[in-house]
Amino acid sequence: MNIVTAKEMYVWDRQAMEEAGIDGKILMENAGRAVAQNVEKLVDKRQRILVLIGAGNNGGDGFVIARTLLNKGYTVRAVQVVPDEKIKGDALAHKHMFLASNYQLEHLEKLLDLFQSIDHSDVVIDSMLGIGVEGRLRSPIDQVVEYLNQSKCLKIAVDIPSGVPADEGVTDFSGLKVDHTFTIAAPKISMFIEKTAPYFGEWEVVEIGLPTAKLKKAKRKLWEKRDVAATFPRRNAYAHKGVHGKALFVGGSFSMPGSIAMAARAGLRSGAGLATVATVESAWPSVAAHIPEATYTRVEEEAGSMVGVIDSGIEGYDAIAIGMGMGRKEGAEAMLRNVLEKSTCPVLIDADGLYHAKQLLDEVSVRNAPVILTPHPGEMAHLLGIKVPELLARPFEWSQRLASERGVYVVLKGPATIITTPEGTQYVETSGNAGLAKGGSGDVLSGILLAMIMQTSSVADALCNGCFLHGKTAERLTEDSHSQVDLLATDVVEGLSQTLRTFSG
Ligand SMILES: NC(=O)C1=CN([C@@H]2O[C@H](COP(=O)(O)OP(=O)(O)OC[C@H]3O[C@@H](n4cnc5c(N)ncnc54)[C@H](O)[C@@H]3O)[C@@H](O)[C@H]2O)[C@@H](O)CC1
Ligand SMILES: Nc1ncnc2c1ncn2[C@@H]1O[C@H](COP(=O)(O)OP(=O)(O)O)[C@@H](O)[C@H]1O
Ligand SMILES: [K+]
Repeated sequence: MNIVTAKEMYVWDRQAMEEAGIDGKILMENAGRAVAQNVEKLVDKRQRILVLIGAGNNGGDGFVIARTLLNKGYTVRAVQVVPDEKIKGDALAHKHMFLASNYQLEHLEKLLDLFQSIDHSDVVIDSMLGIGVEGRLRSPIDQVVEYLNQSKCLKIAVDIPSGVPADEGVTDFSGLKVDHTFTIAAPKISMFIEKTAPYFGEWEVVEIGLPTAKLKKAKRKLWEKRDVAATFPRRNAYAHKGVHGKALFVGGSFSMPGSIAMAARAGLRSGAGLATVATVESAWPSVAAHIPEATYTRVEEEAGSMVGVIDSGIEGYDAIAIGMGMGRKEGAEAMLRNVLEKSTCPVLIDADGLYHAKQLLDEVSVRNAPVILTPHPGEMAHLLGIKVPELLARPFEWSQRLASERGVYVVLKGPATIITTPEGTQYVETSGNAGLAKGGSGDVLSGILLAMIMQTSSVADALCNGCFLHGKTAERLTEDSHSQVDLLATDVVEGLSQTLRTFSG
């Protein structure tokens, strides 16, 4: 499913009308009916519904919703919150249909009266403003939104909650916080931005008859269950360990032996055929105790940190993950440089490896085999030389910039993980929960991703499926046997088995 900006939505809408000849009034009817149908699932006929209608086409949808629900016997009051002369075009046509159906339209005259109506309603449907919002909310909608944000009634937004921008990059706004959003035709980018996402509540896309083929080739896609089903690697009955990849995990230090152990174990649990861990001697015993299935390569150390490089055999691996617990000493940077230059397979860089990668972005750019960077927002901001809030305001744009300038895959981690390919295609993967907000979760993800890369022909599919496997495992564990408070990264590693049983062959 495509994720759109406001501009892309308007272009799609115009193409539907001008090229496909679909009347805008029909699209509005479809939109209003689709939203009304969903409202029926949430509301019963005894509940009092208030539909708030604004000036643009979002308001037009509101006229259709109010008429549809009234036709079906729901208790609905419709209030137009803007003056009559502001209602134009298709919205005006639907206003006429509403009035000609003999339904009553109220007008906002005194705010106090409207506040009283809100107090006497169980459900408020917000069709005041949609993706056409510009700047901060103006009077009287700002006051209505402020009052509604304090109200206990059930709030449902049409397309997007009033005041909330559809795109990334807008940080100065005031908006309505709703319980449910029924968004038209496609999810909007702001649903995946930290600052705006909480305004939408639970959201769902409603289909209104826009021709899918007219939407220009997707630049951003939501990674869904059906994508997982179509691309998740299947085990071949005649397989042997060599078929599923030989992975090298480089990292660990005396003070941080756990990260590399978790990554390698997660890699094996996710289907890697063979795993070798390259780590310092002082970390080796504890790592080996956790993964007897792995083999080991010793790396020279100084005061517990890596200083040596891997002398031989690095060409023999199918994929390498580097950085977990490797520390920030200069020697570790030399190791990363060595891996980037000598190996010919995909290299995934995480954690401390990303710290060193900042100095090695030119080496990264010239590599022929894929490089995958898996930063959390702090690491990504460091790589780009910007502040975290700046990154979080425009994560799609920054990811695209880094991926295309350096020719790398970027996995920007978070509640909505954004996966960007070197060509600039972006995927959003939303599984997981705050149980994963704990040390070690990223290490586990690295191991899963590396295993997926070795088992899938498309790196992008592998990364999306790996994030899905990680997030779904956390979701399942916090439903079945853990809470979001106690969940550990190692629980996720062991929980992979059960998740894999449900969807891999
Ligand atoms: N294919 C589509 O895209 C369809 C879109 N539809 C609806 O149309 C909406 C977009 O319609 P519009 O472009 O008319 O935009 P809006 O319905 O968001 O309204 C924009 C109007 O709101 C006012 N406004 C803008 N910023 C404001 C602010 N900060 N404070 C107060 N008032 C402000 C201005 O009068 C402006 O003309 C969508 O969100 C969706 O609900 C549907 O009608 C069906 C088809
Ligand atoms: N609140 C959250 N909701 C969903 N996923 C989360 C949340 N917090 C963290 N995660 C996931 O957990 C992982 C954390 O990675 P990272 O920050 O690198 O952890 P660490 O450095 O501790 O290993 C990422 O995959 C991220 O998407
Ligand atoms: K709205």
